[in-house]
Amino acid sequence: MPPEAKALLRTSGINAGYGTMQVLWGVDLDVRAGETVLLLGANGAGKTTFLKTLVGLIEARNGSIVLADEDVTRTRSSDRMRRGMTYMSELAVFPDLSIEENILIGAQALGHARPQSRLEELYGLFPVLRDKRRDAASSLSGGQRKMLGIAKALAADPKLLVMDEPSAGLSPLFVKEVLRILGSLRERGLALLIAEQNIGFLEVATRVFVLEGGRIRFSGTVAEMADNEALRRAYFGLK
Ligand SMILES: Nc1ncnc2c1ncn2[C@@H]1O[C@H](COP(=O)(O)OP(=O)(O)OP(=O)(O)O)[C@@H](O)[C@H]1O
Repeated sequence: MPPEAKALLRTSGINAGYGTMQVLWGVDLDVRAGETVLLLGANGAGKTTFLKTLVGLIEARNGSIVLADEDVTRTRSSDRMRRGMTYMSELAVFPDLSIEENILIGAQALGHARPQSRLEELYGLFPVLRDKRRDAASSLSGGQRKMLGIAKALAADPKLLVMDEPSAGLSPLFVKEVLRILGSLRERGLALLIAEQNIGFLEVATRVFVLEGGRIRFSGTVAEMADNEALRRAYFGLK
């Protein structure tokens, strides 16, 4: 993708925090249409705080967030969702409803024109959810619930899916399955922004941002990251 390609999402100089504690310091990040961007950083680096600021769950103290050419810095979370940015969270799953009801809620939230056909598409991507579609979401395993969280977020047909540590708590086999699904979403042209500590996700990334102490320490392609000796040592454990 040419570097001058237009950004779907661009943040400039984002400062955010909790009470008197500032966590993010001037974070600049961009995601182009159809791109998979990985946000790497150690525990406490500020990844979750950044993603929540992005989707409107935490208010930015300074800076701007532009989504599809609109400044959304001061808009509600639901407005950002209508503009095509969805936050994946397995916490958004309703445990007492069936798997199918959960997905349909995700589709209807944004008035999807053909929720039934969207459902079939999603079952194609997540066969395990089709098999269990009439069961309560509470009967799913942790990994399957994560799949349902992704399916529910996708039901709204976003342009950009924002995910916070999709690998957390998953067995290596499930991590592989999540990577397979993300790869096929990428092929369908969906842009992804993924905060992770698991460098296995570099496999699906086009570009990487590294957050340290609430500041962007590096941004570039995966190959550029591998060329950086300090990052190679920190993230790949190599000399
Ligand atoms: N609700 C909160 N109130 C006060 N401080 C918070 C809150 N949430 C996070 N923090 C602090 O903000 C800093 C950044 O946390 P954040 O969760 O954004 O990091 P992270 O990179 O996502 O880490 P992890 O990988 O462990 O989830 C940490 O010092 C954390 O203690």
